[in-house]
Amino acid sequence: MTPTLYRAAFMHTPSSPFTDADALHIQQDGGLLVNGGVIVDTGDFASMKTAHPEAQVSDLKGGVLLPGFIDTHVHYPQVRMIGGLGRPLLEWLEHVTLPEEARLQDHTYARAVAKDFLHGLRCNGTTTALVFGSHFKEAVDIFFEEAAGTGLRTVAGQVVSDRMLRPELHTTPELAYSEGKALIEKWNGKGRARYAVTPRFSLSASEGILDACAALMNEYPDLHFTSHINENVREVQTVRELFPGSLDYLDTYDRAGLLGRRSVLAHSVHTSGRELGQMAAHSCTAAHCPCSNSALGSGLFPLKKHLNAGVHVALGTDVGGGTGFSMLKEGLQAYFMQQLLGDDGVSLTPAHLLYLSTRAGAEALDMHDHIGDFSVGKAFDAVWLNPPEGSTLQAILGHAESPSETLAALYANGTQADVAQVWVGGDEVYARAEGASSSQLTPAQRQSPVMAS
Ligand SMILES: O=c1[nH]c(=O)c2nc[nH]c2[nH]1
Ligand SMILES: [Zn+2]
Repeated sequence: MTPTLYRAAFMHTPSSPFTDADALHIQQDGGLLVNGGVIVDTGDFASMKTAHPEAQVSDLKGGVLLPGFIDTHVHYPQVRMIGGLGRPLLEWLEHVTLPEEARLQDHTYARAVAKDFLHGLRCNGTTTALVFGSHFKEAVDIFFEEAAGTGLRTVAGQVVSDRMLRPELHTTPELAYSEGKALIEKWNGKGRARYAVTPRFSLSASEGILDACAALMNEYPDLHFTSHINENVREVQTVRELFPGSLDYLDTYDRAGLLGRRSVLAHSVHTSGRELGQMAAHSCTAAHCPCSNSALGSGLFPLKKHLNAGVHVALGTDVGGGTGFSMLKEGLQAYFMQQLLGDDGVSLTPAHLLYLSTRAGAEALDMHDHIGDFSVGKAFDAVWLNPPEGSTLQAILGHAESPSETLAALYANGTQADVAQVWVGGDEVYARAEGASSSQLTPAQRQSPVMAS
């Protein structure tokens, strides 16, 4: 197979900027040699071209290439109700979300929603997602089928609950186990699909349901686990009342034996010191969803407390509590919220935002040996951000004086319109309909994408 040499300005974070001051790696005129979907060599373009004269060059000059975004918390059934503003979590669930989730009982509807959802991910440059599925087994099956057709990497599962939602969304521990087992047997490890055991949240899950989830996790040790935690003060209070024998919210999952290296807990806004200590001890991840936390008025995520406790943090859009699929917007909102926290916040640099939306997600999913950055040996999962000709972002990038400014501008201004092309494992999974991209300019017309020269 002839390898492809992608010529691009690229940036990535092979390590964490929270612990490594030199985490941001930059190539202004770089070359990424990809063979069989895997990055086999990297460097500056000129030396890569000399070393690999046989490679076919794909010229991505005119934008910035980043590792594909990794969304660690996003709900498939909620794509069509993004924007239900004005209600706190429990009211929003009752009046906006759960009625829509009930509609996925209809298979035709579920398939159309799955298509909308997957399109939303890939046209925003998200290449891997930890997806909250549907309460209906068939709708989850349909989701995995559609996801396989797109080439995206998905970790997803059937959502299970047995109280306090709507009757049609409730199951039993026996069914939760048997339906989950069937889906796991069919989809876990098939192509780019992985399975996540997914009780909705302890508020809607009895101990029996949590035990059924644990039975699946014990039977299939490579599974992922995801749920919600400590998002909203009323929710936290209700969980306390429902589980009088548990120390706190985290303990409801911990007692069931659900926590481990592949556990991702969404929100974690009102988490106690004890809980943070236990999350770190279990190597869990907190999926921070800043747009959702803002839209639902859930609170300001205590990032500093998580980092000080040693809890790994990644980013999630939480569509449809969140306001869209863009991980650029999510990164910017994370930055805003830390700014608003003043001395209690963490001053996030553009490198932090890139890490949180790429490599941190790969670590959360225990896939960092395979995806999350552009190191040799990683899959070529990438998003090419190339602002349309005449756009404000193009003007800003043309005058950026450092790569860090370029990256900041991408997070501050970038949208779906700037996503030109997306690959997963070397396969193109999205290409913008062209007509406006600066890639159409002659080489002489192009400006340096990373810094104005
Ligand atoms: O943001 C959220 N979205 C949901 O769908 C949900 N369900 C329980 N808790 C939740 N939080
Ligand atoms: Zn959620």
